[in-house]
Amino acid sequence: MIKFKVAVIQMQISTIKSQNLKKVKEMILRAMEEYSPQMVVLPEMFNCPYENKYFPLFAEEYPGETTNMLSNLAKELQIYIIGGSIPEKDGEQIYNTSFSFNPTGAMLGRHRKMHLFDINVEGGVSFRESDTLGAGGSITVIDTEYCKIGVAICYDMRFPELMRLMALEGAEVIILPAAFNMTTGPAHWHELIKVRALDNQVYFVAASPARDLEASYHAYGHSKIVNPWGDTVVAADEKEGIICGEIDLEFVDKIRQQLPLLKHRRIDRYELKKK
Ligand SMILES: O=C(O)CCC(=O)C(=O)O
Repeated sequence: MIKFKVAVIQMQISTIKSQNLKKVKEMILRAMEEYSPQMVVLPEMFNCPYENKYFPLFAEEYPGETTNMLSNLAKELQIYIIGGSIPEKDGEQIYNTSFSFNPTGAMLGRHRKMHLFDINVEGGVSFRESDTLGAGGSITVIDTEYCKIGVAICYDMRFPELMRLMALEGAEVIILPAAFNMTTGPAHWHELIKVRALDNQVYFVAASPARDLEASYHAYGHSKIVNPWGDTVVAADEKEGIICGEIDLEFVDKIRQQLPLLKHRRIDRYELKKK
């Protein structure tokens, strides 16, 4: 199969986990009714407010309430679910983790955010994920019946080496659950998505929570899908909603043949190595 549809759920996130789970289920069912997608993508920390104090309180081990729900939904609806991210507890450590499920409900991948969002922008956003979270150590490329897909989380996108390594491992699509903010969102979100799609010649799918000005962290929103030519396939505004776009793998081949960037790398002169 060379074409498939991906829906992105841009949901508002509350401080009550059960409400978030109820909402995500309702929105996935709505996405099925409206678009019949083969894959559904959720945003970063979709079951938990994006705030350090909530991560330990909302954290669950795998398998747990949230991952069981996603696995059951994937099986029931016969779809792939790229499960945004949740605070995952493993022993004493908590990770910002994205779990992916295939249409049989089996777990396809577990990406623990590799680059922790520890930043302090003067007059703007300040956050220290490392106060509560540990960093993942592995690059995640999952195998689907359509193609290989790289999965990373939010700040991970700022590291071109990681994105390139996923493309070199065969990813034709990169999926990024994210939660940019009102400082770096307007400044960098659209440009980063476009340039990562262009330099790796992939479809780039970025899923954000909806903006909630009542919440302590104001997500930027603007979930979108950009194609390997840098064109926007579909885009949301800042409000809650669902978008859906088509991934055309023949188009990836075409762009990679006509503009053979990956082949033109001077690997006789430089090298990017995974450790
Ligand atoms: O890179 C950025 O500007 C935002 C990153 C972020 O919000 C995150 O990693 O959760």
